[in-house]
Amino acid sequence: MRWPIIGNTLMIPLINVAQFYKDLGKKLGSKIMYLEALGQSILVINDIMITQDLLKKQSTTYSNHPDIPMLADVVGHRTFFAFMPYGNEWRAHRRLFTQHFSEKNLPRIEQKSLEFVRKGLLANFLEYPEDFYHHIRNWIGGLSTSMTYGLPVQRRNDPLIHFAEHALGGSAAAASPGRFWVNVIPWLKYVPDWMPGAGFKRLGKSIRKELVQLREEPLSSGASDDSEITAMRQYRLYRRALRNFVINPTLILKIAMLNKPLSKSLEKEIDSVVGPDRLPDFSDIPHLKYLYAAIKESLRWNPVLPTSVPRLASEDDEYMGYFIPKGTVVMSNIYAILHDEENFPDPGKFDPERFLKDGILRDDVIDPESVATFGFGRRICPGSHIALVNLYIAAASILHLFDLLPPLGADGRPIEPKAIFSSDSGGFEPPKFDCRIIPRKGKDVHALLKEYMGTEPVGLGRGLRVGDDFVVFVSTSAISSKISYQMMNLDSRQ
Ligand code: HEM
Repeated sequence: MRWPIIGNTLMIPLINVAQFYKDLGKKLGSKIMYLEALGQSILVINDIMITQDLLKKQSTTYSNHPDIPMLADVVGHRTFFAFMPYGNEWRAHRRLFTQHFSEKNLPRIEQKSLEFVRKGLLANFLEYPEDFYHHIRNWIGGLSTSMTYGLPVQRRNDPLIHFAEHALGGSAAAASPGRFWVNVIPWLKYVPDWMPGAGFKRLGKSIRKELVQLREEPLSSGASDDSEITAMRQYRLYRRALRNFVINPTLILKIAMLNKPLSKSLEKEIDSVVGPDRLPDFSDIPHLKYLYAAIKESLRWNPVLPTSVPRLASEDDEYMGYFIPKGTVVMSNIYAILHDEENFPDPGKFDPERFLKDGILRDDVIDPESVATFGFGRRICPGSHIALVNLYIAAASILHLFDLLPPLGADGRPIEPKAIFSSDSGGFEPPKFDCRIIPRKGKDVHALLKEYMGTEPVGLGRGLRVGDDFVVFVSTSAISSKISYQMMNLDSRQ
């Protein structure tokens, strides 16, 4: 038996695909959908149980990824960890990665995070609040550079971080759905470079050059010559400023600005735990239950990878009596799962209270941190604890020291922000917004940050040495291929 093939797949939009599939599932009264587009079978899952049945319980069949021709063949970049085929090379990467990211390294990672949050983020928020977007990027990019290569970074406008953003932006574009015809018609990769219309091939070459430079340059500019770095090179793991990772702090700023009562509750909790005379540290985090709930809700409300990374069925399979052919692209709709009314009533509402009962975290609600936001089965995100550590300490520190307010219009009145989010290349993010960041009244923010102000680079001294706790930030921003085969946006394709 086969699932019914639905609709004209070419009508599927380029952006907000997760929402589209959620709505389509509702219309069809089904949480699993089977589509065919240009000969490609696609299975879309909007349900947590079905996703776990397939991606977790049958992970041998569903741990592979489909190829993205623009990235894999034209750019020639087959070493993105998150896109690698399931096999020995992926296993070696994953083993190396988890070895260095293991929980036992958390104390050192926390120490590094604290340094970067205080010197690289809070000090900049105080001195140059209008550049807050840039500070978030420099903080995350700087942290990953320092942790991976042991290199110090400039507090603001670090050139390597700018370059990393540019180079990785290129690869994210290569993987983005519908940007390139070759992702729709794979044989176009054989078109010679000189042919009219083969601009995508020349672009691919320049992206590859930048990616190689990005990988090698920090190593030639004074990174620790630890032998394990050489091992990392051989395994071709890349450090990068994770675009997805940046989105979450941005989201938190926006939420805090949108929701005054929420930020007041968070501030009250932080004040009662931390008091006015010091900065929050990691020992405070377990006492900040409301902050826990708010971060869980931000990971649920707008999961940054709404349709995760697509998988590929490596064998013929059968589920609930239906046939799933080998080669089917399987898409787990994380957004639909975390917006399932059966588990999260009124899912569009940002409501941290859904995770709390009498001030205590509930254990009878699906926890986005451990169940869906970071993926499923053998390819679940191996960096989730690093992401969470940084989210908690950054959010606690910002809310402790600053008020986040809407910008003022020409008439001097606040322009109330809107809760608009979109996902074009796979990540859910708020469009650029303005925000006034001012020191909180009743706190001597200058005194609290005094020892962290300055111009010297951040991350001086020994980096996190490989063998102890070496952190590699690997691309996840290019995880946006989804079902590029079926997406037709003629205007924006090259
Ligand atoms: C809020 C931040 C983050 C989110 C929401 C996120 C989410 C995800 C998701 C959904 C996947 C795909 C999982 C699947 O296929 O089931 C993934 C994969 C991955 N993530 Fe993350 N991630 C985040 C931060 C990080 C960080 C900080 C690191 C590195 C330290 C990282 C490293 C990776 C890697 C290496 C993979 C590929 C794993 C594989 O294919 O085996 N991520 N992430």
